[in-house]
Order: sequence, then structure tokens, then C-alpha cells
Amino acid sequence: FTDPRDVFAINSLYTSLGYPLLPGWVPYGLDPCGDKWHGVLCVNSNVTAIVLNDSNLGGELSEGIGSFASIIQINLSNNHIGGSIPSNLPVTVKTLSLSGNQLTGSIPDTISSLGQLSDLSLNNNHLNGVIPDAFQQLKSLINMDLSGNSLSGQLPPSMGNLPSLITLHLQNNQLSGILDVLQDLALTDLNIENNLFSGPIPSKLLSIPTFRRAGNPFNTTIIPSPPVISPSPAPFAVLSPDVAPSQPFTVPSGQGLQHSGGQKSSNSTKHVKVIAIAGLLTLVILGLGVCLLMSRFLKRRRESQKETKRHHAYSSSKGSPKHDHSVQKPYYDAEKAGLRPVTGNRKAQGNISMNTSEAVQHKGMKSTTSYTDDDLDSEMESTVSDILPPPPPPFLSALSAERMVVNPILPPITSVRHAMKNVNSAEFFTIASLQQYTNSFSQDNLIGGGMLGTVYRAESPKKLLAVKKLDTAVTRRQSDQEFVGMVSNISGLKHENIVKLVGYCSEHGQRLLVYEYCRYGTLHEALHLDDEIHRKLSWSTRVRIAHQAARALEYLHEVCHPPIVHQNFKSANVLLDDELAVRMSDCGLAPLMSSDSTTQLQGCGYGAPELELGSYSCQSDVYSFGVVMLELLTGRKSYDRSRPRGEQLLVRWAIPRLHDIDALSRMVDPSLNGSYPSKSLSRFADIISLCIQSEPEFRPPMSEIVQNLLHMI
Ligand SMILES: Nc1ncnc2c1ncn2[C@@H]1O[C@H](COP(=O)(O)OP(=O)(O)OP(=O)(O)O)[C@@H](O)[C@H]1O
Repeated sequence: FTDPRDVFAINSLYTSLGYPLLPGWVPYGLDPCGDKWHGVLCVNSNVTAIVLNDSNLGGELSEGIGSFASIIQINLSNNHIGGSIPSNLPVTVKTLSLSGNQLTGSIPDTISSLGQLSDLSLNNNHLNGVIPDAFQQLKSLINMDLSGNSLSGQLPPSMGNLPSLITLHLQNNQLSGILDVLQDLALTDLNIENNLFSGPIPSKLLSIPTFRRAGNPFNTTIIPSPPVISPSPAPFAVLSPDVAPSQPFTVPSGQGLQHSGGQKSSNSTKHVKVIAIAGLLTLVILGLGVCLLMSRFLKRRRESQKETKRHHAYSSSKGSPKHDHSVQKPYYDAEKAGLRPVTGNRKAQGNISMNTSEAVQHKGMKSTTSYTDDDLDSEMESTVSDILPPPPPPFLSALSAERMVVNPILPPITSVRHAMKNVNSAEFFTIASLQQYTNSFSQDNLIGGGMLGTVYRAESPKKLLAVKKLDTAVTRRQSDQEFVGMVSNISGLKHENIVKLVGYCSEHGQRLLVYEYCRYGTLHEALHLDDEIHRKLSWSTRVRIAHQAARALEYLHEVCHPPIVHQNFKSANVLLDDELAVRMSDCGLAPLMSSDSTTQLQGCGYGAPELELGSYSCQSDVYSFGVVMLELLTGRKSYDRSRPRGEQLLVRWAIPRLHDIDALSRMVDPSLNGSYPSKSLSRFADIISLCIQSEPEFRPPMSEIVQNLLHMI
């Protein structure tokens, strides 16, 4: 039989992970070793390893895992495990791999008790706070990876006391301070990229065979007196990842010291000459380029004017109805209150719009091949009419003007330099300014985190903001150009029930989205966590919230073109402003979602059944919307592990009750104390039933739901 301590530990782990389906595993099993539980390795009656990486595990880790008697390896990496790292860890463990999960909170200082530990991987989670000063006893630690989290503060002194440490990965955090503590370690691989470390870099570190350090605001003042040519000191002089550290103005410390002063000044004079000649040449080339492009531009404009005149002549000769040129605006401007789709025309419009955007895209492509950077700049800033094709032929005006919209596709952007600009209405923020507004992304300003990143409260001189710092694992999914394109699209979303994207930042490998701040947080918090706001949620307020959220989705699905599928609609993405009005968040972020995101949506009880087949459409958002309405009606969470088994998944529990008037009145949120009109309640329940049907094609479009809710109001 398995050692009882291991039996206890593994059962508590199984419970906290939410009883995942794993071959051989059973709740309260008494002999995991004898019964050969999948991923469990034993020696005699003791569990020595749990290897369940990439096993689609959710839930959390339990404190009980500290009870394993002689476990050596725990590998639970690349799952969806949330919660925090237990403070009670098994002291015998040598390999602890929890990377690629959703772990939050800080690294417990009890890791100090893991005297046998040789490999620690906590990378790519949502860990925050300072790294604890707990490495004093970890004499066996060889590899440590804490990268891709939101760790902040300075490196603790005991980190300098790791005699066996060879690999240290700390990249993509918000760590600050100097690196002195690392200088006496025997490292062969050190990565500290994209943090907030300041210099100077200890010269010993420069001899580490693999030392990656770009994206830190190192201080280069260690280089003594020589007239090194440097760019004018920015308030936040960060080494750009695109600038090779060996370039003259970024050479940190030691390297520059090896030359004599005389050599240096002659080198500098040479540099000045080379730079001056290069500058002159660049100016000449730019001048020629501008002339060439001006002539091309004027020619194009003449052609376009001819085209327009031709069209006007044609329209008036036909006596066609007034052609509303406003339909040529970027498509987001087409939002008008209560805009309804012309469903019958949907297909035809789709084709027409596609042709139009193809034309735009074509033009954009042309511009990359024949334009200089500066021309691209001016094109980005030029009026949309310059990007748009000539007015459509008259037969198009028979279609709904509201739907005749064009995606404001920007000309392709060829370099990161272009990203350093305002995009659409989104302001460009430097990382230094955001650092200032968030008090260096301090714990106090941390509001929350999700699968895409971490959100901080930011106090700008103008107003309060919410800054979403995207995880590196997430940003890796997009090029700079795609990111700016996404920002442009999000900033074009103009709807009173969609949270406004104020700006963005893309610097030094970090990408951040800056939104207006919503004081009342999310509907999830209001319904399930914050009693004070919960009390404010009367029945009429709930119906109004549902209506406003429905309008936001209607806008994405039926006003925007091509339709935008939210892909992550849930009460945690329904923000509430000062008036408890809805400001839906995470709109337009679907390009950042991975298949893990979909799995997570399912795990939380919002995912429609078709997600299993990898299909996600507007109708899947409708399903999720139905689940949020259920939360509003019942005050219950979409998935609640603390409830009895049959009640955990809200949809499953609610479906049979929605059509029975008695059952329905029993499932209403008790905090409403019966204060609701029963007719309104059954209408609300009817809408829910339509939304959560398992066949996506039977679910109503959002516009229909908006109308139904409007009638109730
Ligand atoms: N504009 C905002 N104003 C105020 N609080 C915000 C704002 N945006 C997000 N938050 C807070 O930050 C938390 C995290 O938001 P985020 O969108 O990153 O995660 P999520 O939507 O809860 O989860 P996921 O992204 O995994 O779906 C939210 O729960 C909310 O409390």
C-alpha cells in the first residue's frame, strides 16, 4: 500500500485540481502506487514523482502537497492551474516545474526550506510581488527560471548565495535595482531582458557566456570622461532591444575602459566624421525620395479627382438617389444609437465591403513597395479618404448606408519606429510615463490579472486609467505591425457601452493597453464579491445592465464590419462605471487569444458547446451572454466549485428550472428579496433559454435580444 502521507497529499492535490479526468485517478483512492495512477511514479510504497505537464489541468494547488513524504519531482507545467503557490511545499523535492500556468500571488518565502532543490521553474505565470529573500539554504539549486511574470522590486541578497546556480532566467518581469548581487555566481546563462534594472552592469557579468540584457534602463555613466557620442539622454534611457549592445553609445561599463584615452578621442573624431557623412547622404537620398513621391502623389490625386468627377456625372445623369458619402467613413464611425442590421442584405453587403477593403489593402500594399518611411507616416496621418477607393457605383446606394462601412486598414507599417505614434485615437504612451503613473507598477496599483496580462491602476495628470500589461507569452503571438493594427481597430470602437482604449505602449519588448478606468470594477465582482455594490443591483438595474451589455455585443456583431467576435464574454469583462453603466472590456482582443483561452472560457462555464469542435462565432458570444444573464438572475457564479456537484455548473443546474414558474422564482438571487415583477422575470428567463441553446444557429442575434430587453425596460 502507498505511504499514507502520500495518499493524503495526492488526494488533496486531486481535489484542489477539481478531479480532472486522468487514467487511473479516483477520488479518495487509497493506493495510487499500486493502482498505477497516470503520471505518478513510485519507489516501493512512496510517490517519488508526479509528472503531469501539458495535461489540461485546471483548479489550484493544495497546501496538502507539502505532505508528500519523499517526492523528488513535481512537474505540472503547461496546464491552467490558478491560485497561488502553496506555502507548504515538500522539502524533499528536487525538481519543481510549475511554469506555463495561471498562478498568481507571490513566491512563498517557504521555498527556503527546499534544501534539495536543483531545478525551479515558475516562469510564464502571473506571479507578482518581490522575490523573497529565501535562497540562503538552496545550495543545490542549478537552474532557476522566474521569467514571464510580474515580479517587481530588487533582487534579494540571498540570491548571491547560490553556489551551484548556472542558469538564471528573470526576463520579462518588472525587476529593478542593480545587479551586484549576481556578480559572484558561477552563471553560464543569464537572461534579465525587459526589466527595469539600472546600471552599471558589474563587469564580471559581462564574461558570462550567454548574457542577455536588452530592454533595461542601464545607467552607462560608468564609462569615464571620453567624448562618447550618445543620443540625448531620454528621461528613461532604456537599451532598445533593436539596438545591439555593442553600438558606441550603449556599450556598458568594462568594454569601453580597455582603450587608452587618446585612442578613444581619435575613435570619437572618426565617429563624428562617419556620422556626418552618413547624415549628409541620408538627407540627399531623402530629398530625392520626397520629390519622387510628391510627383507620384499628385498624379494619383489627379487620377482620383477624375474618377470622382466621372462618378458624379454618372449619378446626376441617372438621377440616382442622393449618395451618402458618409458611408465612406471608417467603419467604426458608422455607429449610431440603436443601429439595426439589414439582415437580408448581409451577404451582399459582405461581398461589397470585402471588395472595398481589398481595394484598400491593395493600395496599402502598393505603398510599402514604393514609399519611403516618411511617406508612410504621412499616409497614416492623412485623411481616410486618401486611403479609400473612389465612391461606389450607384447600385450600391440601394443597400443600407449604415452597413456600408469600411475597415480602416492602415498601410502596412515597416518598422517599429512607426509604432511610436498615436494610432487612430489611441495616444502613444512611453513606458516611462506609465511607470510614473502606476508608481512603477506597484503592488498597490495592481487591480487584477487575467490570461492576457496584468491590470494596474494609473493616475495620469488628466485622469485615472487602467493599464493592461500584456504577458510576453501573449505578445509573442503578434508582430509589431499586427499589434499596432489591433490597437488601431480597438481604438476605432466607439460605443458608450464599450470601455474606451485611451492609448497604448510598445517599447522595449513590452506592450501595454491603456483604458479608461471604471471605478466599480466588474459585474463579476459586483455580483459575487462586493456586498456593497451587490446591494445596489436591484432587478431593474440588472435588466438595464443586461440591455447595455447586449447593445455592446450587438455593436460588435452587427454594426462593425467585418463582425467582431468577442470570444471572451463573461461577467468579469463587463466593467461598471460611476453610474453602474456597462463598459464592456477586452473587445477586439480575440487575436491575442490562444486555444488555452477557449478552454478556460469553457472551464468557467461560459463556453458554448461548439467550442469543443474548435468553432467560435458570434453565436458563441450569444451563449456566453445567456450565462451572464443567468448570473444576473440567480446571483450565482457561472461555475462554482464550492457548491454541491449537480449545482456547480450554472447552465446545467438552471436549464430544467427556467421553464417552471415555481422553480424559476426559487432560483432568483435571494438578495433581491422578491422585489421583481414576475412577468419581467419570466421574460428574462425566456431570453436566457434562447441564448443557451446548444445549437448555435437557434440562438437569436444580439439585435433581437437588445429589442426584447428594451421592451422589458
Ligand atoms: N478599465 C478598467 N477599469 C477598472 N478595472 C479594470 C479595468 N480593466 C480591467 N480591470 C480590472 O482588472 C481585472 C483583470 O482584468 P483582465 O481583463 O486582465 O482579466 P479578466 O478579464 O478578468 O480575465 P481574462 O483576461 O483571463 O479573461 C478585472 O477583473 C478588473 O477588476
